[in-house]
Amino acid sequence: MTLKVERLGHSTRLQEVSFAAQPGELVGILGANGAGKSTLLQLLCGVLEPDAGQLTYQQRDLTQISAYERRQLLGYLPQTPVAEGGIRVDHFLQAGLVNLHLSCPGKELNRVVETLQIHALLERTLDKLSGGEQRRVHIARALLGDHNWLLCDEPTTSLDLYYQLQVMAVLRAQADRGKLVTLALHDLGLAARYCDRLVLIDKGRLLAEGAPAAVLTDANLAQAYKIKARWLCTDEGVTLLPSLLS
Ligand SMILES: Nc1ncnc2c1ncn2[C@@H]1O[C@H](COP(=O)(O)OP(=O)(O)OP(=O)(O)O)[C@@H](O)[C@H]1O
Repeated sequence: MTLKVERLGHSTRLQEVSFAAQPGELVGILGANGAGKSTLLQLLCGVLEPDAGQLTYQQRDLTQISAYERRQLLGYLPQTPVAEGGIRVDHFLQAGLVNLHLSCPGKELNRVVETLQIHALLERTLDKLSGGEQRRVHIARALLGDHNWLLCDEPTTSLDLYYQLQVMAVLRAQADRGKLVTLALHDLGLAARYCDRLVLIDKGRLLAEGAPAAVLTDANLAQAYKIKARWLCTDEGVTLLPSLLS
């Protein structure tokens, strides 16, 4: 058992969410706006301290170690990264290497630049990039260090369709290499297609968790999102076509 989340909670924002996840799994955290997805990821990575529950990763009680130490264990992509102003992209990524103490930091930087296809952005300043370009740079920074656990809060936000699929394929590949990847998502089609397991939160409470087909049921979609959805099976895999409840 790599990650065990037991009755994790934070005052009014999240109550009693429990689930477990293994290395090699891509775990999608789902729920409507305000459900508690970002709160859950912030509790997992140490940005927020829980006021209830247990959080164990690789037999370590994460609630007992510092947020700084926890961040050495994992890569984190926040929903809204802190604005870095006029810093150049290559300098921004180099700053992300500082606390990682790697033997070949340049090689690691090249790896994430290659993975996110951001060569052309390196000499530009972060605040002059488009929203999607900035998102890809922030994802690259979260991948620095090749951590065994990645936490991504809505990684596909602002990305065009090519990069949505490219980023999901990158995260899928990380899981296939034995990493644990936990990510908040709004796109149920991407969740059904790429994730091994889903955690569905409704108003701060766990509504369902398990394989996509077991979680994305008519009843759960109606309760969590007030929608219904048709499953489509194609040669490319499964996806969902959502629509409003009539
Ligand atoms: N800094 C904060 N202080 C107090 N309440 C907050 C804060 N941030 C979020 N909340 C509240 O906590 C609840 C959960 O918010 P959270 O950001 O986790 O939702 P989310 O599922 O990530 O939503 P979204 O899909 O809109 O990003 C919401 O009711 C929200 O209003």
